[in-house]
Amino acid sequence: MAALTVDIRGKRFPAVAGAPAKEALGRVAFNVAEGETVALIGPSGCGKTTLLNLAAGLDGQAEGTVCRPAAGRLAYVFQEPRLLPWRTVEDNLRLVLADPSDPQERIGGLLAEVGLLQARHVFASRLSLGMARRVALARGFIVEPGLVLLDEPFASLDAPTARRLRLLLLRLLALHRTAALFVTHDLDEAIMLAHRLVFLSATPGRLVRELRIDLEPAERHDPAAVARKRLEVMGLPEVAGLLELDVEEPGP
Ligand SMILES: Nc1ncnc2c1ncn2[C@@H]1O[C@H](COP(=O)(O)OP(=O)(O)OP(=O)(O)O)[C@@H](O)[C@H]1O
Repeated sequence: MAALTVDIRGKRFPAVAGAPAKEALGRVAFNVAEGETVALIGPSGCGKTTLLNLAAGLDGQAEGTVCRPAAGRLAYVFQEPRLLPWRTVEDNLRLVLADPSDPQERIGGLLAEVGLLQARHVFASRLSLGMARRVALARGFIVEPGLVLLDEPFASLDAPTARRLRLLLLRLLALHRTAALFVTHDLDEAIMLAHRLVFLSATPGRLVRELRIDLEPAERHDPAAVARKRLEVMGLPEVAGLLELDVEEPGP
């Protein structure tokens, strides 16, 4: 069974307190195979976060279905790290474990994987954004998820930090054999990380194109190979149009 099967026919937010109803999504159907990484790309406001929330089950109100294996665990890495600032790095990880007495080594092992072993006793309020994002990734992976959802996990970082974190995510996904669905505005990032790209139209987002990215692992680490692939992708007519459309249409 796939790690995630999405078959949405539409998603509408009803009118609330004078705000008009909003058609957030049209027809979007795709799946994420076990161990596969899929990037969701589309203009601002097209419904990417709405779709992740449906995939996570945080929102169950849509026409259509979202299926995940019943026994599979899920992790959601939000745009903001959402750590408890008054807890240490280690405690922020321990909080999401079903059994908080899980061995110290498990937490230590993951902190080592994300390069934060030395910072395990530091309060989250003292971390840089890059470090906080590392903790957020570690907190996602510590539950050994079958699927991790990530909503622009590297936004607002300087370029070298963002690159280091992308490489870290590649490593974590391979090491833990986890499937992933992530939202990004950055085509290079999508090509570097994903096996498949799913492009959504402007609002209300509907699937316009799926594209397999057939790069070898070594090529994903090579910015020149990624840039060549980007040019190829941008040459596709439906995609070129979408990438220019990064502005939400005004409401009625
Ligand atoms: N709870 C809500 N109630 C009403 N409308 C909403 C709600 N949440 C989102 N929307 C609207 O639905 C549309 C899709 O929002 P969403 O945040 O999913 O887009 P997005 O593609 O993730 O945007 P961005 O790329 O800018 O983060 C937007 O017009 C947004 O204003």
